[in-house]
Amino acid sequence: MSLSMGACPHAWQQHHLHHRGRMWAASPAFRRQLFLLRSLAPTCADGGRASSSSLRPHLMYAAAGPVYEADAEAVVRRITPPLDRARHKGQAGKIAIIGGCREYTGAPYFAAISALRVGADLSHVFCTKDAATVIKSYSPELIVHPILEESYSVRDDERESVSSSILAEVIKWMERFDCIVVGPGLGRDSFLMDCVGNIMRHARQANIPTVVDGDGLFLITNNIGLVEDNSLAILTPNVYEYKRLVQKVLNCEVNEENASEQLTALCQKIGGVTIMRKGKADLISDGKKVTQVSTFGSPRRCGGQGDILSGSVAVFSSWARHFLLSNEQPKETSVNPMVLGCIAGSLLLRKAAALAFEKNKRSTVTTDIIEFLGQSLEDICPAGR
Ligand SMILES: NC(=O)C1=CN([C@@H]2O[C@H](COP(=O)(O)OP(=O)(O)OC[C@H]3O[C@@H](n4cnc5c(N)ncnc54)[C@H](O)[C@@H]3O)[C@@H](O)[C@H]2O)[C@@H](O)CC1
Ligand SMILES: Nc1ncnc2c1ncn2[C@@H]1O[C@H](COP(=O)(O)OP(=O)(O)OP(=O)(O)O)[C@@H](O)[C@H]1O
Ligand SMILES: [Mg+2]
Repeated sequence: MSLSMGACPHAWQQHHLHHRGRMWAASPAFRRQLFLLRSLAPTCADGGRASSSSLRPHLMYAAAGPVYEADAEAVVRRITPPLDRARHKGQAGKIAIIGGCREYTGAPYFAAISALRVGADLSHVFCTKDAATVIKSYSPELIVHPILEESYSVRDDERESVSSSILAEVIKWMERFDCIVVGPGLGRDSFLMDCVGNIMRHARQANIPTVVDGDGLFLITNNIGLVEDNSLAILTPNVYEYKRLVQKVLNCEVNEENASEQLTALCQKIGGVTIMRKGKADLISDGKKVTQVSTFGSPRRCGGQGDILSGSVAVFSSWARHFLLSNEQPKETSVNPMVLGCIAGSLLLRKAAALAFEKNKRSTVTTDIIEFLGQSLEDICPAGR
C-alpha cells in the first residue's frame, strides 16, 4: 500500500480522494462492509427497537481515506450475552491484567475493575509484590497475583531462574483466560519487560487474545515481533504511544491528513493486528478498513480513561469472539471480533464519561467514570431483556 504522505499537491489530492472514494463505494469490499454492518443489526437482542436507518454505516472521507462511523450501539447490543440463568461462573469472561509496579497501582486496578463492571465474571491482576497489597486493598473483587519482579529486587545470577518461575506461575493460569491486557501500570524496568515478553509469547502460543496498552506498547514498540502477524492482538495507543509506533514501524512522522491510510499501513506492516488509535475520535483498523467511534464523551482528560478502555475492550472482544463462534457468519463477511470489541469498548467508555461529567463536571475522575459503566451498558442493552 502506498503511503504517499503529504507528497501530492492539494488539487490532485482532492481529485484522487474523490475518485478513490467512488471506486471504493462501488467495490466488492464496500458491499461486503454494508452487508457486514447490516448483519450486525439487532434482531431479537433489542426487540427490534433500533431503526433500520440508524444501522446504516455512515461512510466518510475524513482523513484521506474511507472511515466508517461505526453503529457502535448496534454492535454492543449484538455481542453482549444475555444474562442466562443456566450459565455458570466464568462463562461471561475471565480477564487478566499484566501490570502494576511500585509507581503505578491505579492503572491495573482501573482496567481490572472495569472488566468486572462491564460484566466479566473474574478479573485477575499479575503485578509486582510491591503493588499487590495496594491493589488488593482497593478492591476485594480482584484476584491479585504478586509474582512479577523488577531489576532492583533480583540479583544478576538469579535472573534466569526468577524469570522461569514467573513464567511457570503465569502459565498455570493462562489457559483459563479469555483475554489478557498487557501494560496498564507495568512500568518499564528492563527485567520486568523481558519477563512480560515471555508471557506474551506464551499467550500467543496458547491463542489467548491480548490487548496491549500503556507500557506494554513501549515493550512491543521495541520488540515488534511480539505482536507481528498476531490476529488476536489489539493495540490501544494514545497520542504519544501512536507517535512512537509510527516512527518505529513506518519510519516516518504521524500525518493527520492521511490518518486512516497511515493507520491501515501500520496494521499491515505489523501484520494481522487490530489497532485502536485513541483521540478525539477513536480510529480502529485491522488493516482492511478503518472504523471510527466519535460519540462525544467528556471534555475532562483525567488519566486512567485509557485503562478503563483496555479492560472494557478485553471483555467485549471476548464476547464478540464467542458471539461469532456460536453464530456462524457468512464466509464473505469475515467480521473481526477484535474490531467489534474496540468499537463496543470505545462507545461504553465515552457514554460513561459523559454521564460522569454531567454529574461531577470539572472534578470528574476515573473512579467516577467507572461508576457509570453499568448504567451506560444498561441504557444500550438492558439486563432484563
Ligand atoms: N493512576 C495510575 O496508576 C495511572 C497510570 N498510568 C500508567 O502510567 C504509565 C505511563 O503511561 P503514560 O500514558 O503516562 O505514558 P508516557 O510515559 O508515554 O507519557 C507520560 C506523559 O508525558 C507526556 N508525553 C509523553 N510523550 C510526549 C511527547 N512526545 N510530547 C509531549 N508530551 C509527551 C504526556 O503528557 C503523557 O501523558 C502506563 O503504565 C500507564 O498505564 C496511566 O494509565 C494513567 C493512570
Ligand atoms: N480529545 C479527546 N476528545 C474526546 N475523547 C478523547 C480525547 N482524547 C482521548 N479521548 C478518549 O479518552 C479515552 C482514553 O484515551 P486517552 O488518550 O486519554 O488514553 P490514555 O492516555 O492511554 O489514558 P490513560 O491515562 O489511562 O493511560 C479514549 O476512549 C479516547 O477516545
Ligand atoms: Mg494509557
